Amino acid sequence: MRERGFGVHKIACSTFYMCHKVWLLFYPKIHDNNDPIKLFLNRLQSLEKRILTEAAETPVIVYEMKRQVEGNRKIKILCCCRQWEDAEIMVLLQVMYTDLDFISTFNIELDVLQQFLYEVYRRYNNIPFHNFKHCFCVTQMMYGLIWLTDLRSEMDSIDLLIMLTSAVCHDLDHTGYNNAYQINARTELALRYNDISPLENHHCAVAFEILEKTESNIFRNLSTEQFKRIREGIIKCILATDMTRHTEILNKFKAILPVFDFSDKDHRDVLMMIMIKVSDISNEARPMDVAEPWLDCLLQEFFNQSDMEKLEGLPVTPFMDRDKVTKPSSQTGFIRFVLFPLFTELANLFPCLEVRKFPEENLSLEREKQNWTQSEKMVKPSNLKEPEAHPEPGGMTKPVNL
Ligand SMILES: Nc1nc2c(ncn2[C@@H]2O[C@@H]3COP(=O)(O)O[C@H]3[C@H]2O)c(=O)[nH]1
Ligand SMILES: [Zn+2]
Repeated sequence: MRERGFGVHKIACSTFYMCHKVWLLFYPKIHDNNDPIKLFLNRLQSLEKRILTEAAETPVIVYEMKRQVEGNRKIKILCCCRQWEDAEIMVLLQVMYTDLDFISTFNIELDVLQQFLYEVYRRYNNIPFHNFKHCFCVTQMMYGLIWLTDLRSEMDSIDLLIMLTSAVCHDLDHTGYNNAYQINARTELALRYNDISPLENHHCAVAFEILEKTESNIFRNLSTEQFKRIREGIIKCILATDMTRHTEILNKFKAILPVFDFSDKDHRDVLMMIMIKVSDISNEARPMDVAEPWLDCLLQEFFNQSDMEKLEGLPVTPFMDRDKVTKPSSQTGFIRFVLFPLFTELANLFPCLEVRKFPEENLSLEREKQNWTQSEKMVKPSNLKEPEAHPEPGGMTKPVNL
């Protein structure tokens, strides 16, 4: 367990070093005062000022880091460490749409975008993990990756719009009980979708329910052809977040990697699925003080489910059982066999995501490793057996057909 986060952190140091509770923005170093990115940054800075003034009692640390990526292109990371409120999150999501030029490219009216984001916010449930903040984290990771990998130069705006919107919508109306529960408990969702990815099908259907209403249809000014393409793309991306398809999708990606061609639609489709999958499970690629509270939330949701399974006499999902699971046991296999191989393949396509060493971050890695070793001792009750292997997404310890 001591190596928890070690390999991941190496990636996190360079690639996926983003925080869910923070706002990070990657942007190329620019000098043009009219550059939309610079204008956006000014807006962001005023937002930060407002936050600093309005919430003086909230500890806020704003800092900047400069990093070297690909040749001489500098990337700046602006990071404001504090918990964002839901309203601010909606503003930040709006800014992502603006910043990627979706507003102008697709003629999206601001009030329609705001209404869309509000409806999205309303349709995320107040549950420990799969809530609106998780939606934000995933979207923010997607947004960061799009910039970091310079995807705008390789893929067209529609693909990027599909990716960002899929991230926003990917867990809509999640009930906090996974597909296994839905199927075993024969819920309405399992019945409706014949046990086939009931949750993901539902997230998708809710997304298009929101988009059915003219006032929240951000695609309303697009042609029928464009809408068709977007709908197909979003469905593909959201359905790809069902972890039972993990191995299938990762293997597809590995197979095309040596000949990856951005002009091939099938290749782009697989990449889009990989991007949303990476974003979806990226908590552990964030700094420890961010990742750990998310793990607590995830375990809380897992434990709620297994409690319910016990109460209803249903099969208990082992990696969710509070009597069996510890924080380390839930993470070792997940990081080693799910997260790391997936992130590594993405980094194989985008060399700019490769491991880069930063002396100060290596120091913090050491500190984090020590912290984890200590917290590991604290979290594991003395009467608990060694962690068991759980061949499922939440706690797998060996690669299996998910
Ligand atoms: N053990 C573990 N599972 C995770 C972690 N992040 C995501 N997952 C699992 O991966 C799944 C991805 O799809 P879901 O969001 O439905 O549910 C998620 C969790 O079951 C993590 O950090 N640890
Ligand atoms: Zn998710």
